[in-house]
Amino acid sequence: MIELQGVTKRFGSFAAVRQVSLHVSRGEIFGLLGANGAGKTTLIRMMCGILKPTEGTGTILGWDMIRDQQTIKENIGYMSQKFSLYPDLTVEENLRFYAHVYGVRQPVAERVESLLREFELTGVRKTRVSELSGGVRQRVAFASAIVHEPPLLFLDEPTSGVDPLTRRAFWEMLYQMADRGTTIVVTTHYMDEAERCDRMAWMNRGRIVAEGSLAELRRRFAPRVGNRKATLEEMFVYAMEEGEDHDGQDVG
Ligand SMILES: Nc1ncnc2c1ncn2[C@@H]1O[C@H](COP(=O)(O)OP(=O)(O)OP(=O)(O)O)[C@@H](O)[C@H]1O
Repeated sequence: MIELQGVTKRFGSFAAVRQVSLHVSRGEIFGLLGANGAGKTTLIRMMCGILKPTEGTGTILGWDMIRDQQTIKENIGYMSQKFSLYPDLTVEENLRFYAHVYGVRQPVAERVESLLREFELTGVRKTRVSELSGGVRQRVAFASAIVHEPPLLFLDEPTSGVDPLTRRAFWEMLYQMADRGTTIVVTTHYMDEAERCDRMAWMNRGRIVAEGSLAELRRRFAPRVGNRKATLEEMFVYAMEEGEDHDGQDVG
């Protein structure tokens, strides 16, 4: 689904993403963790076909990251940090708009109805997005991002500012989608969410400093932290600080 080799993105002389190689398989939920400014959003935007890498190669759903940006954009789902909903349009109008943008094949009205039901939005279908609570708005944004049923979905901090119950429900939805074969890449600052991912990568100053399942990361980092039962947060902080000592070198 995703194969990256040595992907780098520079803005002027500043490298926001440095030499990232990555493999994500079908149906996986893959987490990206890192401090603010680590390069997660920049990496996601390259995988979505929005930004061109400065160096490196990669394929997304089999398409070339550099040559096939437009095709990639049309075939993936992306929910950015600032969900791009139209505040003055109703929930239904937003969904219809995105269905047209993504060229949904099934009749648009039918697809919109099914999303309204699936995301329990029928009660607010005529409400303007600007009048919705954060949790409901997030559901609308998510429904808009998957209106065309993409096989690959990128979520950039999808649950920031959302209450714990809504977050849990959101993750249940992600599991169901992954079970049906959707591949999901998600950035988060919440450790409990990272623990729910099948695998994750930790980023520091543009580099991936560690990657694996929670169990693999624990085998590698718990002894270094000096606690067999080290929490994900303790291990993550350790890896970030070790990275600082070595100026972003791989700590592995
Ligand atoms: N278009 C741009 N031009 C110049 N610098 C940029 C641009 N986009 C991002 N950067 C810089 O690249 C670095 C990585 O930013 P990015 O948004 O990818 O980090 P992030 O890990 O997603 O952070 P956060 O957790 O805060 O969302 C930051 O220092 C940012 O200022």
